[in-house]
Amino acid sequence: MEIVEPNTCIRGCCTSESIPLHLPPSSFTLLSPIAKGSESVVYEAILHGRRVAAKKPILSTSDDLDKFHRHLQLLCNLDHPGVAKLVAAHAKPPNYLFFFEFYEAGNLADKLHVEEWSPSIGQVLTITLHLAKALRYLHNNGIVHRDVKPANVLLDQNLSPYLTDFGLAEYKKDLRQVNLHNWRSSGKPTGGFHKKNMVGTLIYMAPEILRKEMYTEKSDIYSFGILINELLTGVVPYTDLRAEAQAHTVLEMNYTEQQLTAAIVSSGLRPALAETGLHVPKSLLALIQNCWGADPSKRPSLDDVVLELESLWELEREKQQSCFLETTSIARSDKDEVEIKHTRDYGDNVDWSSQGECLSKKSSLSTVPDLKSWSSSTDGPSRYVPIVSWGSFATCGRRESMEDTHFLMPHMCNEENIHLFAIFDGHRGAAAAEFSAKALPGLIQSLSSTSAEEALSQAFVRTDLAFRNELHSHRQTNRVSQKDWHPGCTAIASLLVDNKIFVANVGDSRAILCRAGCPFALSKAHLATCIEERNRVTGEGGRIEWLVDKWRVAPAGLQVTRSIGDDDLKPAVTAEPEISETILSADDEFLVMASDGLWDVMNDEEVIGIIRDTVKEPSMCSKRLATEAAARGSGDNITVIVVFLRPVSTAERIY
Ligand SMILES: Nc1ncnc2c1ncn2[C@@H]1O[C@H](COP(=O)(O)OP(=O)(O)OP(=O)(O)O)[C@@H](O)[C@H]1O
Ligand SMILES: [Mn+2]
Ligand SMILES: [Mn+2]
Repeated sequence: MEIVEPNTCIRGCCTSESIPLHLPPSSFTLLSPIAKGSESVVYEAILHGRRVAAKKPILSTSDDLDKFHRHLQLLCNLDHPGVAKLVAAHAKPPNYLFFFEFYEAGNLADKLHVEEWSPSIGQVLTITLHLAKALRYLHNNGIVHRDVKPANVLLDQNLSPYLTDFGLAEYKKDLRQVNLHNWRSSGKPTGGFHKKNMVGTLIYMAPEILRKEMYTEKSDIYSFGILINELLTGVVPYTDLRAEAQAHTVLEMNYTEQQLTAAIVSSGLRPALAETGLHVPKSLLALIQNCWGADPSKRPSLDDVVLELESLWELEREKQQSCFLETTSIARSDKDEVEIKHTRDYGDNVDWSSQGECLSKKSSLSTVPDLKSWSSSTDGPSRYVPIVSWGSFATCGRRESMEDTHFLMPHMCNEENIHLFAIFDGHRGAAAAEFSAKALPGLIQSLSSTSAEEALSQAFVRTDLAFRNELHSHRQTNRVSQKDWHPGCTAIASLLVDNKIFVANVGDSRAILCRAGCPFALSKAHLATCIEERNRVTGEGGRIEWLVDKWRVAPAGLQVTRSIGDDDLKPAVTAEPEISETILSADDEFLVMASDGLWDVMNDEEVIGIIRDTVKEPSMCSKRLATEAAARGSGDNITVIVVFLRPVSTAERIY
């Protein structure tokens, strides 16, 4: 949208670089009103041919005008995916208007109580997590919202939520004693159901506010707790006839506002808590109760709320996936076979690590490894040779079991300038990952007579073959009792030979370089969401279907399209790696390899930024990345390998 300079309001107190603050009258048309409050009317409107919502405040006093300008200043400073977007404003007389992005599905209160929508637990978690992040953003920027309630949450077509109505929001530093009277008059209810309901926004107010004490961010948390519960129950707070005697009376005896206030403040009355059913996790109810606790200092912070909601959301997603996987494996199992009840219960008595180790030893004995041939092929007398230091960190994170494995083989076969590092991320059990981490090193050594690239490729394919053969023979001898069990793993291996790095990959682990301060991808993930991989799989006779929430390889529901193991999906889910070859120079600072548990919650720039901020020691960097990923809510196992490619001075190591 065109911005006419100077882009300020009439007083010059509001400015913005991206939001136009005054508009030619011909650029917009107000259509019909959507909602009328005591302080503003919201219209559907057209602005430069685009559908928007226009909020027109009713300004009768100079106080109202001051308030408009403060409101606009605040809105100009907001930019978050969970906050309703201000697209323009008109801040000159006679028309004072806010123009917002139009959110088709209306507000959450109408959705719940007029349309009688009852969201699934997954939807409740998605919506509350988005809102919690938006609120956290406000609090981190020193803003309290002060009117958190479903009527101030807008929904788009996909039912993603946006926090709106900053009419009462304030910078914490500007907050003085809150006057209940102001509250009441400005926090007017919206929507038909509210008008019938005498308590209005009072029902979202924390006891300390009803007691006319100081508003803090913890008062927003209280309202947020009430909102989560309302989403779960579908009931306007305190109107539930099934609720306990006290709340019962609220409705039947026609409690006055004072009486309800007194009950909330002195007897700790709260809305009837959602019931623990099959679907509502107990910890979500505990979170609600912590949020609406009487003592503000004991309520969680939004960081805590976000963490809790993220882990609940992740658990729910896993539940849906394993439900799906269970049903498919049950459906496919023969009648006389035992059904898989728990996906982790594999009936597997094999030590896959030692099996892999045996293979490794056998293959490395079959030839005398001579890795020099790799070296000579990368020649050039004055070539650059990186000076490496390495470290790793692995954690099972929130998962019950660890299915990632990895190895570090610096100075492989005593070759000064040859190093091998690899990560394997198991699925449907850890068997394939445990086997591969032990088998791969010996296999690669045994292939030293071919090129480095060929050796990597062959080693992946042979590890896969050997694993599937082992599994097959154990099935014959009943050491693996579950016939319908098809474990697999992703694999990524980085082979440094003098000034070159070869990265071989199957699956969704990734490796990046930090090159001249910027990320440089050394591998690409093989996922069914990627069109080339989808085409390759179907071209090789595999099936790709939209299952649960994304493209997956059917019937197992695998997200990765290449792997070691997964014998039910071979040959389409191939073990043939994609290999990149990169010449290193003094620009290359470090290499980061990690399983998807890291990349799910962090992008390449963030990874580099974190290493830059961490003591320059590879295992500390690895640990820092993994713990940061866990803190950001990664629900997966996390393995990180960091290899520095330049000597790090003592000073850098410390600072
Ligand atoms: N951007 C938008 N897109 C679609 N509908 C909107 C939008 N903004 C507001 N509305 C509708 O108008 C209603 C009132 O908006 P808002 O809460 O911003 O105004 P208000 O006058 O401050 O209301 P209140 O009486 O709650 O204080 C919302 O609940 C919603 O139904
Ligand atoms: Mn509102
Ligand atoms: Mn309002």
